[in-house]
Amino acid sequence: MQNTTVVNVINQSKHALPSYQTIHSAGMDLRANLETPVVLKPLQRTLIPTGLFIELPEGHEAQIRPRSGLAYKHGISIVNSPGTIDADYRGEIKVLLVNLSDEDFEIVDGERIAQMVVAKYKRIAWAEAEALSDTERGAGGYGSTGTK
Ligand SMILES: O=c1ccn([C@H]2C[C@H](O)[C@@H](COP(=O)(O)OP(=O)(O)OP(=O)(O)O)O2)c(=O)[nH]1
Ligand SMILES: [Mg+2]
Repeated sequence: MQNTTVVNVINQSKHALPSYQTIHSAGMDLRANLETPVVLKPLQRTLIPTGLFIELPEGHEAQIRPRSGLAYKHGISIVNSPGTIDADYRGEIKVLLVNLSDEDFEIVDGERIAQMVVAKYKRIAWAEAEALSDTERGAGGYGSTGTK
């Protein structure tokens, strides 16, 4: 496969390994691995296990992002979105869901609750400076360019 990085994984869940749903999907959907369903009350948050343990190659991270369908239909999001899975993490991948709706939401075993995008990252070294270069933007931000 082109443009593919092989990642070691231990799957202790009851479910098949996550997979891409379409040919160019950026993320693989992660399934809840639960003994019993979990009910999230409005504004409640909970850590949902996936049963997955991964070994990312150095220079890669996995981002745990919400699914737009769950967000739109049920107000289900991720508190620490996007969650960061470090390349040196060997624990279980967990998903910190929050219910932003005004109704209870039940999460059942095997439900696709989030998506995982693997990305390369850069680490930096600081060069302490007296001044930074001039730019057209300067310190403008927070809507400084207007809305139209
Ligand atoms: O949604 C997430 C976010 C993180 N993690 C795991 C993998 C990550 O490598 C580790 C630490 O995450 P993070 O650095 O975001 O949390 P922290 O609060 O800074 O904890 P630590 O002090 O352990 O770094 O927890 C998850 O399983 N799911
Ligand atoms: Mg940390």
